[in-house]
Amino acid sequence: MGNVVRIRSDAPKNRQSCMNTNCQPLLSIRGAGRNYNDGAGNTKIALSRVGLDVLPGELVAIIGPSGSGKSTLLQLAGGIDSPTTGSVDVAGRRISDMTEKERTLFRREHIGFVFQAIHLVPSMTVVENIGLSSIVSNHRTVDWKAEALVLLQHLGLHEYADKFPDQLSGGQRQRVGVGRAIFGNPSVILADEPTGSLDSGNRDIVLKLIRHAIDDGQRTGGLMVTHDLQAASYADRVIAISDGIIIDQFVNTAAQPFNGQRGGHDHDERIRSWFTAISL
Ligand SMILES: Nc1ncnc2c1ncn2[C@@H]1O[C@H](COP(=O)(O)OP(=O)(O)OP(=O)(O)O)[C@@H](O)[C@H]1O
Repeated sequence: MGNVVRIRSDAPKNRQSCMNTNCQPLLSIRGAGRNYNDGAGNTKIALSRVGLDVLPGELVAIIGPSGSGKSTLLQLAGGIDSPTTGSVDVAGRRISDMTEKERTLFRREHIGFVFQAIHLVPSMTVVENIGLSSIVSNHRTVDWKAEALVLLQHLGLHEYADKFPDQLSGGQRQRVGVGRAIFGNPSVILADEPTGSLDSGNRDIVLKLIRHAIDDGQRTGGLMVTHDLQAASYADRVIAISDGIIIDQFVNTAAQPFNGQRGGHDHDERIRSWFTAISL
């Protein structure tokens, strides 16, 4: 914790350049709610009337206490689950109206997931794990391996291409997890505690990779759930949720660029107090 988040009221660079060119959000959530039945006949409201947009080139962090609805929001954004009310659009397509099969096919092409529990396929090599979406989809191309190998080079893991996940360290496995999410240039990267199990050095590597994938070409947006202030410092905006609703929002003009230069040492007491509250 410390002086790593710098908040300003003016819009950050990525959002400004996007607004100048009138670009459309890559992720648009409108009035989204999700209720669960708790099994005893009671309705549990996990999320209520949530609205947010993620623009091309923008990384948005979601913070909030345990049980506040962060994972539910990410699942709706990724079409893993459907909202009880409201809508979710990704790359201009209404995924909340799709059938499960349509969503599965759409996800492979447009959405990259990074999980804390990385979920690599143990029986597949590193390069096969990177190109997984291409391997399992009908759009498999002869070039998938060449593309995956280039990505592995960027991840600094080229020499591990033919190894299996259990031959890698935790940090290396998460880099492969990020590579798998980036592979195929998805419209949206969704990350659920991507740095949760990593030491500080590997956290920085993984966050820079995510940031770079979003900055590169400005054709991708990202939504990241995190309890980690270091991770939030890489986001353009930080959204705080509690009891299933958005309660606060911060703009971060010092979002970490890919070259790793920190943007400054000012900070907003509001965001620090949120992290303090969450860590209690
Ligand atoms: N499948 C489910 N059935 C019933 N209730 C659920 C289900 N999934 C989530 N919930 C409830 O919805 C609320 C929000 O859960 P969610 O997992 O989104 O929170 P979270 O903010 O991600 O929590 P954490 O930080 O602990 O992972 C919680 O009260 C949870 O118990």
